[in-house]
Amino acid sequence: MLREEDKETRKKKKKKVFTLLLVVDDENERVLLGEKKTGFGKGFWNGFGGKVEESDPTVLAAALRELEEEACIQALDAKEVGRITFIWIDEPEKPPWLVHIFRADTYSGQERETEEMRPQWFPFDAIPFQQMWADDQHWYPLVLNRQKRKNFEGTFNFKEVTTLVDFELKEVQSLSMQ
Ligand SMILES: CNc1ncnc2c1ncn2[C@@H]1O[C@H](COP(=O)(O)OP(=O)(O)OP(=O)(O)O)[C@@H](O)[C@H]1O
Repeated sequence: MLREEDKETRKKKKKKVFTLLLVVDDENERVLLGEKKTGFGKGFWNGFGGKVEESDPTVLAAALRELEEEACIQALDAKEVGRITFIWIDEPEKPPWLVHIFRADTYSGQERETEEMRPQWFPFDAIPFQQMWADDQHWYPLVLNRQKRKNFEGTFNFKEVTTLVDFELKEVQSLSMQ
């Protein structure tokens, strides 16, 4: 277990940056997820996203690129709604991951299975959290229920890759500079 001061040090380390985008159909109260077919998180349902590359002009551009690569659709109104950090507490050499979370309500194109992801719509009340990363059940409600229009920031500490040890999550007026 990490001591409080160690957690603070780890949070400040240089992070690896990722995107994660949820396409939401509010009218029909459903969200588009993809079953990851390869690599890290294989077998889990997740939003669409990946590492931000040097060649991505912005983090938003990276999020749009990943959605297009993984589900073959183009988000038209993607907006950043949250930022979460993952800390791998039993892997001191592994940098923390910073994930920029986006929500899109409109898109063009037709979602289609790719080599990386199998897309499927899920009703808000039937999201398969048992087959998802353990952090998701905590922050998805903040993305799906946007009545309050607040953003959120959080840190999730994992061990043995998939075990969530503890976390902090808070709603904020605006996202902090990183
Ligand atoms: C630990 N708890 C977690 N909870 C929710 N989501 C998580 C996650 N940990 C990783 N993620 C997401 O999983 C994708 C991995 O991306 P990943 O496939 O590795 O990236 P990318 O496509 O660039 O890699 P390759 O090109 O295949 O190497 C990326 O959206 C990232 O945000």
